[in-house]
Amino acid sequence: MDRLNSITKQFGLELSDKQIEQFSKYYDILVEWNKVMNLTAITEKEDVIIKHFADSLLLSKYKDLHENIDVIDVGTGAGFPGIPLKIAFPELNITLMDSLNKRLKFLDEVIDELGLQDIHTVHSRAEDGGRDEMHREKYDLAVSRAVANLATLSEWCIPFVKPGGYFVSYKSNALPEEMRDGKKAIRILGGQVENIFNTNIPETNNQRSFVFVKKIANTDNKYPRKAGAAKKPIA
Ligand SMILES: C[S@@+](CC[C@H](N)C(=O)[O-])C[C@H]1O[C@@H](n2cnc3c(N)ncnc32)[C@H](O)[C@@H]1O
Repeated sequence: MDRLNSITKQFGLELSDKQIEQFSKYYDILVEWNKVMNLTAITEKEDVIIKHFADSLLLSKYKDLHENIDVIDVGTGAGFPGIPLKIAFPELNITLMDSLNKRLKFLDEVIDELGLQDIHTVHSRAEDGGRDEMHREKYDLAVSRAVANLATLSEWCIPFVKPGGYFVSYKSNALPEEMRDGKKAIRILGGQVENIFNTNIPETNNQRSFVFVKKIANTDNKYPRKAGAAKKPIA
């Protein structure tokens, strides 16, 4: 896992021995559980380091994460980006949300084995979670990677964010087409695109864009729409 440290140093993030050890354990558990459930198609160590761990951590190039803030990772799957962010920035309070319970069982095991504190899993569809008083407008930051297009994701994620907070979407080169519908949805949901940072996933030619949406008003109560209804972008 020293390889991870040499990559993250390129974008200004140095990991301690303890953190490197935690990433190493995470990799071992991921590969072990992946033999019996579908967690990721990427299993080679070098690929996991670059495409899952370093990519998840790349957000720290654009946002200071050394803060005791509430973060929700929507559609976390095998824990990306939420678990790498928690390992590298232990001050964060993280909620990992997914609609598939068996992935959350895997994540509970990772949290336990790595001894992570102030991080927990929630089994919910994002559409339902965003209407629940427990989660609605309770987070300083919502993040999501590889879950849905920007318009749908905005409808799901912006309701989680407190006014003044941010929704950050990890996007790839599909972004220009998504921005058209996305911008409209973001405005209706009380958000505003503040910045788009374009970079490459380290050691690759794959583009990574971070769309920073600032929540400037309360979300209209009719959003997110119920599961099913929200499949079409907001028109
Ligand atoms: C392609 S995976 C991406 C996982 C992870 N974010 C990553 O970058 O590797 C999409 C994940 O989103 C979850 N998901 C899809 N629709 C969802 C919804 N409506 N609410 C919550 N989770 C959802 C799926 O169960 C799956 O774990």
